[in-house]
Parts: sequence; C-alpha cells; structure tokens
Amino acid sequence: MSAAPVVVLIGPMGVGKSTVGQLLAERLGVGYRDTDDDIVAEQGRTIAEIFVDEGEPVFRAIEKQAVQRALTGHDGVLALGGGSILDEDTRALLLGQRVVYLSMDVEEAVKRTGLNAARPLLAVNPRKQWRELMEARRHLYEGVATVVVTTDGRTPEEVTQAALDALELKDA
Ligand SMILES: Nc1ncnc2c1ncn2[C@@H]1O[C@H](COP(=O)(O)OP(=O)(O)O)[C@@H](O)[C@H]1O
Ligand SMILES: O=C(O)C1=C[C@@H](OP(=O)(O)O)[C@@H](O)[C@H](O)C1
Ligand SMILES: [Mg+2]
Repeated sequence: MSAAPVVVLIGPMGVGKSTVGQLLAERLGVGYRDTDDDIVAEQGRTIAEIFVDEGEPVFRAIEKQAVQRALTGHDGVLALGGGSILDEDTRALLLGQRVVYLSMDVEEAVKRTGLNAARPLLAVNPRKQWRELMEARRHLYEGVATVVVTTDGRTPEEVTQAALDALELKDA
C-alpha cells in the first residue's frame, strides 16, 4: 500500500536530521525512519564501507532506491541522507511533501562532524569540503523545502519545537 511521510527532514551532514527526526516522531506520536539506516540494513555494511568499496556513484544509486521506497512506504517522520537531494527524480518526489530543511553555518558543521570518520565526504579538511558541498547544494535544499529551520545555537529539542512551529503542527 502507498503511504507518504508526515514530515521529511533534509539538510547537510551533521545538521541533526537523525537526532531531530527521532524527537519529532516522538512528539507527533508517529514512527521514525532514516534512509541511511535502511541502506546499512539492506547492504549489511556501513555507509563509509560502501563509499570505499564501490565509490560515490554506486552509493547514490543505492540511496535513490532507498529514498523512493521510503517516500512511498512510510507514514511517519523520514530523515534523508544529506546528499539525497542531488538526484533530480528525488527532488521531484519531494515537491509534493512537507519538507523541513535544517540549516547551520560552517563552524557549527565542523563542531558536529569534523572528527567523525563515519562521514566519508568530510574526512579530509572538513571546513573546506563542507563549504564546497553547500555551494553545490544550498539551492537544491532551498528549492524543495517547505520551511527552513536554523539549528545554530539551538539544542535538538529547541530545533524540534521550531520545526513544529514552522509547520504549524501540534503534538500527538
Ligand atoms: N542541535 C544540535 N546541537 C548540537 N549538536 C547536535 C544538534 N543536533 C545534532 N547534534 C549532534 O550532531 C551530530 C550529528 O547529528 P545527526 O542527527 O547524526 O545529523 P545528520 O543526521 O543530519 O547527519 C550528532 O553527534 C548529534 O548528537
Ligand atoms: O551529504 C552526503 O552526501 C552524505 C550524508 C550522509 O548522511 P547524513 O546527512 O545523515 O550524515 C550519508 O548519506 C553519506 O555519508 C553521504
Ligand atoms: Mg543522519
């Protein structure tokens, strides 16, 4: 049966999609799903291993399938991987959805992801790489977002509340 998520979270690596997604699901009394987790479960290896073993284009193809399945088969909160909006078909699917773009500035990004080897795209010189990623992606995030929620200087709980307010949604 086809279903659509109540909220989809997008934004760059480390902005808090997975953390806030779980809190948002609790507040709304719905299930939580994360496409990175789906990929790891389906592939039986980590995201970093897929990047190293097969390269980014293969990861993106796997990700595209995982995102399409989740967008049509989940009715709770859905957190996407940060790069999933690079795919044009995925962006087209997102246009009909309630999408929250979580944003942050570069210093916050380095604090949250800089030393974390689980994110292969930021493994070397995270500040420069993050800036380049955002130059390529910012307009794509903004183009599919229903609302933008800034996370700088906010706790995950505060970000969750700001997202509920921006969407005019109430707790379960
Ligand atoms: N609002 C926040 N303030 C400070 N740290 C945060 C915040 N949201 C998430 N984090 C931390 O940043 C890291 C990345 O969060 P995560 O939810 O995995 O991001 P994403 O799924 O967007 O990559 C985690 O260590 C998490 O605890
Ligand atoms: O932005 C990206 O290209 C990526 C983001 C990651 O997910 P998070 O955004 O949850 O960290 C993960 O899918 C992979 O490392 C690639
Ligand atoms: Mg995540």
